[in-house]
Amino acid sequence: DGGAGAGGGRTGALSPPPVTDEVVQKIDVNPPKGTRDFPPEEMRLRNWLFHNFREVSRLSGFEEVDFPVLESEALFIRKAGEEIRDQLYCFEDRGNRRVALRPELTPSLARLVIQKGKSVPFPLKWFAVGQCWRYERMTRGRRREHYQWNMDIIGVPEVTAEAELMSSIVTFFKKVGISSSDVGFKVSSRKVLQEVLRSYSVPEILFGKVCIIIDKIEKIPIDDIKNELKLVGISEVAAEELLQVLSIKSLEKLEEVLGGAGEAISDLKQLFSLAEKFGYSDWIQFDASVVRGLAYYTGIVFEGFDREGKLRAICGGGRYDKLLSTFGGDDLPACGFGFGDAVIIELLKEKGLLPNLNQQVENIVCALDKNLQGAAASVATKLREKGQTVDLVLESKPLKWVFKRAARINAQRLILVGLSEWQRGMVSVKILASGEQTEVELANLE
Ligand SMILES: Nc1ccc(Br)nc1
Repeated sequence: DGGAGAGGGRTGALSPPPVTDEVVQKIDVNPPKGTRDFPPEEMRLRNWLFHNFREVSRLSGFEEVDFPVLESEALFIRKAGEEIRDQLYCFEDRGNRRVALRPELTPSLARLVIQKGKSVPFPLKWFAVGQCWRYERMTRGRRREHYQWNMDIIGVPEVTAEAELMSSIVTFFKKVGISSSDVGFKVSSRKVLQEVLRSYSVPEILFGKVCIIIDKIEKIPIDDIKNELKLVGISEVAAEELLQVLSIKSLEKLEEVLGGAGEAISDLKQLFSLAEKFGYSDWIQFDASVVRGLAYYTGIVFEGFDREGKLRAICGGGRYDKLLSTFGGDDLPACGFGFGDAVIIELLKEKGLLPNLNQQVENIVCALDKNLQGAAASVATKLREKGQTVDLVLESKPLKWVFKRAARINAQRLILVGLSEWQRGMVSVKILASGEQTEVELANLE
């Protein structure tokens, strides 16, 4: 129509747009800092890992859910001093909305539960496998994204829910060849902290902040812990008692200190008794120092650790009975865990348990003459319709090249489409492992 088209700006009705020999700046072909590509070999391992996550979740009767990677920033703004907040990958979008790449999945799950309200049958048993993000100064050279497997139970106040979740994780470990001599769970309850703080009349509002400080107990000097506790208003006496209690490693000792009347002890006793019944007692141990680094946990907390102590926590979780109400939803009991895709791979490498995953195809189909490319395509389609995997050679190649490719992709059979055979309604089939070669009628090819 001669108007100012997509080229824009030009005036002459029919003049072609100016040719600009635009020099394309050589782009960096690496993925953004802190992120990973998944080329085929890595993708096969990732798919294997996620398949095991999903299989275990399915075995336990959980339903898969997912949410946007991008969420309102408000979902993650908590004022307890968490690292996850400091490293939030957040920005303002073109609509001037404050948004964030999710650093974890639980708040999104809580949002969806509230959104669904009473339209979903409780208790909910949902799982997700999703990419989570953090914006960390690259000084530490750590990754900015990882995939997390989450399982959550919403609507069950009893510790049977936490016991069920740990049972699923144990099932996963066993499924990939990891035993209780390789990993264990440190288990505690935030009600331990709560009962100590209450005995010193510390306001409940400080609970989340104190937990976040205590979670750093093995990461920063003890004097810094005491100083941070003091800064949020915890007396030195209360801080001393807290740190004493956190060093307890047995339920009997804990009961001596706290007394037997509190919920912390009864929850933990019930959990350890259920673990016995589930059959994973030798996987778990009480450790009062476990508090986890998320402010919203309110009860049982646990983390999976490698017994050699070489790796960071493999997974972690716990009860978060107040999270939904902080989003304006009804108070609903909830518990769940997160299981990252990085440490587990390091552990499997350490234990020599990485699976051997090569590309596998059943057939490679090749036309021996370029005029038979169509015939080869019809053979490929016929096999594929029977559910057979086929790598179809798409251009005229020397046989040496075809054999080399067949070996590289671990093809089981080489199907050669040659003129004389084709004219007789036949193709040549070579079993690559044995070298046995036969002519097969097309009608009988399967
Ligand atoms: N929360 C979070 C997100 C991303 C990575 Br990597 N690690 C932790």
